[in-house]
Amino acid sequence: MTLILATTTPGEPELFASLQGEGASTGRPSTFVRLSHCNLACQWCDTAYTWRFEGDNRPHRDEAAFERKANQLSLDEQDVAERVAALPPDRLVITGGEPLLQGAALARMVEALSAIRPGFHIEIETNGTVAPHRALDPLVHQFNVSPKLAHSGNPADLAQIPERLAVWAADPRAFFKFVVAEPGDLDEVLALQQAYAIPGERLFLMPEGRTGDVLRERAVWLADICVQHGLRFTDRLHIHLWGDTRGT
Ligand SMILES: Nc1nc2[nH]cc(C(=O)O)c2c(=O)[nH]1
Ligand code: SF4
Ligand SMILES: [Mg+2]
Repeated sequence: MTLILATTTPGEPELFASLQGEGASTGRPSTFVRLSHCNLACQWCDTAYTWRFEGDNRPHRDEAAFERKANQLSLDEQDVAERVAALPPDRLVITGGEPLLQGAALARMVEALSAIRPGFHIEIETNGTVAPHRALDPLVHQFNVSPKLAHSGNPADLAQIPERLAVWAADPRAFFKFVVAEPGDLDEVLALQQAYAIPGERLFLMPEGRTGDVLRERAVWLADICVQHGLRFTDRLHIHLWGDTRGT
């Protein structure tokens, strides 16, 4: 059985060691596996090469269409596990796209990884709309849940699934990470925080931005909002260090 990964260049899987750049584990050395496919279409998505293939006309800021063959790679789960085990970090961040769309195969990959090299800390980046496969769920230590607000351009009934948000809010492994582009986006975050009783300790605000300049500019007012509302701030460390590039 296989996983469908994103690529850095055609034929090369996006599987790399780096520092976790966002959220509660920022700064921790981690290996990243980026899976292809997403069930949403955010107009500012910085990984549109995981979903916006030729023929997909959902709106995106760059209007880019990606060739599927150049941007996807099927790899055996055992192969993925071996590649992860061969890199130095003892933490794995699985991202996408929406990685929970491939939950059953991910569970087999994580099982294979723990057979090769036990003790990995497993973190999953998710848009929060998909329930983790029942075989995967107990293998995961941390979910970084990033529900999408109105400015993403997704219909609310696709982007925010009430039953799912309630389950994440009650799960101490789940850290929420809201992408904020303008101060006005805060109202929507506060309404969700209240509706689902999300503790401020598990709620991050992160500026939307694909350059250090934009992130720095937005961090100024976003930091102040975090102080006022008892929420956590997260930057995007990897963008400051390496820019908006694949495999970093
Ligand atoms: N270094 C680094 N940290 C990250 N944290 C979340 C990422 C993502 O794209 O989901 C990401 C990423 O792409 N790179
Ligand atoms: S949910 Fe994530 S991967 Fe999917 S379109 Fe939005 S930003 Fe991109
Ligand atoms: Mg990213």
